Amino acid sequence: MSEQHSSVPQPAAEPAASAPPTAPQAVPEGPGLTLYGGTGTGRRVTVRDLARAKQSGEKWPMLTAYDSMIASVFDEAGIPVLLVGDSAGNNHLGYENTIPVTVDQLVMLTGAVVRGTQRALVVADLPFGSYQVSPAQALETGARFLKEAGAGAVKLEGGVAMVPQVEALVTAGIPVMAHIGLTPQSVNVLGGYRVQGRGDEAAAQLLADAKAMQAAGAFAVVLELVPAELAAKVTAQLDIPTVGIGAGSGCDAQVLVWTDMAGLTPGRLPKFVKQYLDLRGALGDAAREFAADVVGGSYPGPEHAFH
Ligand SMILES: Nc1nc(=O)c2c([nH]1)NC[C@@H]1CN(c3ccc(C(=O)N[C@@H](CCC(=O)O)C(=O)O)cc3)CN21
Ligand SMILES: CC(C)C(=O)C(=O)O
Ligand SMILES: [Mg+2]
Repeated sequence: MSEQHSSVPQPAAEPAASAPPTAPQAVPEGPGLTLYGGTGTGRRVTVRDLARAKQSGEKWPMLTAYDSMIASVFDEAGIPVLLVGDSAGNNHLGYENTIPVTVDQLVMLTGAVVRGTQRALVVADLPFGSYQVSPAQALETGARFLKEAGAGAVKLEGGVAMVPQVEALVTAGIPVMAHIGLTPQSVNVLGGYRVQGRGDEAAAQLLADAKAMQAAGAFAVVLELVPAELAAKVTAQLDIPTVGIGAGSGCDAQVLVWTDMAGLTPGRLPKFVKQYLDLRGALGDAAREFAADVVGGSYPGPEHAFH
């Protein structure tokens, strides 16, 4: 583990003078990697790095992760920010949606993701009901994620109404990523996972929510399921990065649920998902092959046994 990580190459901008141009690299170069620029020390990405990325116009990727091994894959691939989403509810814990997820559950998963990573900023979602009651409740919950799980930041859903919570968290030293537009914890109020911010009034409210989150001290804001033109407008008017999901290409960053982009999620995927792999198919094939080998007697072979 440590051996692998110590072989992480220097950023492309500062190659070792003696290194041949064909030197093998443990981590492929990618757009996200310049966020580590100049450190070379294996330190984690910070919210300041993300502020600098906004200034320089550098886009960055974010993925969800719910366990240590998957998180280590994304960390080694150079994904600079990992979200332990409450989407663990439907994608990891077998619930219908994100509503039932508890703080204890997400603290456990967040600890696993932190332990599996060395360089990514790990952001933990605050579960439904764990922050809306009061700024004090938000602070107690947020502190648990930093103290017990080692998260670098937390994320919460809501705009103007959550200003006191964001202020309390940031004042106490807990970086906050805000999440507006489609906020899945409000699915029972919204009546489904629909595009938000359509129409002049809703668009103005979304912009006001984004500006309120920035003013309250949030370091970034997720824009979920909003028209691309609106997301681009919000992005242009904010000094903090916007992280889009179903919000078009005009955002500063993009996030996807990892099981969606890897093709593990069963059933029909939202339109905004790009599927990069058929992991469900590949893993199913492997399981069927294993089963056939055992039933047919070809596994284990002599090379898998002790004599
Ligand atoms: N696997 C997974 N992926 C996600 O992106 C995700 C979760 N889970 N769980 C929490 C929320 C729920 N999300 C969702 C779920 C469904 C749609 C969806 O089906 N949207 C329609 C658009 C409907 C419209 O036009 O208004 C779509 O076809 O994309 C979108 C976001 C995003 N989050
Ligand atoms: C989709 C992202 C933004 C999220 O909140 C989650 O995965 O829970
Ligand atoms: Mg979430």
